Amino acid sequence: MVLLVDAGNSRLKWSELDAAGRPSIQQAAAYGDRPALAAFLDLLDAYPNVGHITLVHVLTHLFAESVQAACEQRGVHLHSVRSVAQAYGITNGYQNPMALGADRFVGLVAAHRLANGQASIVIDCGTAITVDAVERQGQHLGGLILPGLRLSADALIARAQGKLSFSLEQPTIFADSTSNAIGGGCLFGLVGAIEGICTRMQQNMSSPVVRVLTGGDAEYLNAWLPGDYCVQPDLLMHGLAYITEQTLCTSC
Ligand SMILES: Nc1ncnc2c1ncn2[C@@H]1O[C@H](COP(=O)(O)OP(=O)(O)O)[C@@H](O)[C@H]1O
Ligand SMILES: CC(C)(COP(=O)(O)O)[C@@H](O)C(=O)NCCC(=O)O
Ligand SMILES: [K+]
Repeated sequence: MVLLVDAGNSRLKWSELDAAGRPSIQQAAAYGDRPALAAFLDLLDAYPNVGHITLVHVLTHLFAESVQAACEQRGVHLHSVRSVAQAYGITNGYQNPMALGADRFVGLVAAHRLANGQASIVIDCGTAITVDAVERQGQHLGGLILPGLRLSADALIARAQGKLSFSLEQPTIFADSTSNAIGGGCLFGLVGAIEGICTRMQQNMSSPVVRVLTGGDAEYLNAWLPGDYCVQPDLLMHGLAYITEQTLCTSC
């Protein structure tokens, strides 16, 4: 059995791959105060029948080495996806292609396929928000990195001397409490940033784009985004499924 796994900075996400090569409904576990590795080891324990894992992660070499060792110990074949100059229909736009976050690369692969011949902008709303543009032929033009929704509010609170908190429930631009003012400020600030960046990117691209929204905050942010977005919280699972299909040996 094959597992697709995405280890971000806040949460582990995974899907099983079915016999037809489709990912099951994505599941997620927040790390909280635990190391990401603990969440990964729990996942291995929960799937004793797994034979192959296609992994994308943005974590440390230590995480990668520990994951490799744990998989070897259990006889699990591991494919850890890296950003490269060109693969799976995407030409990486970074000066140093390997420096592009592997999650961004997998997002580009999936969004390009989803856009089906159109140009796309992929917006991944996780710990960070990343916005990346891909032309019709799969040329990645580059992209931007912003602090994500929860991180923005957490960072403000961590730097403030007073005991502040934030709320993202019932946001309003006319907030009448500190927690609503911080939550709404971060929310509406990011909504404006995403809209503005997409508009600027579109103005500098040669054909109309499909805007693809993914990540843990995709559905929440989409409710406040005025533009037309294709919301795919499990976009990376589709990228990992395609990469698995392209690389997996039949014996696994
Ligand atoms: N228990 C949780 N812990 C952290 N973030 C959570 C949790 N539940 C929902 N989220 C939301 O999910 C976002 C992280 O999304 P995700 O795409 O999983 O990030 P990453 O890929 O960086 O781990 C956070 O900004 C937060 O708003
Ligand atoms: C930008 C990121 C921190 C986003 O991580 P995430 O929010 O998905 O946890 C990650 O893609 C990363 O570490 N990238 C390497 C730097 C870069 O892409 O330029
Ligand atoms: K991510």
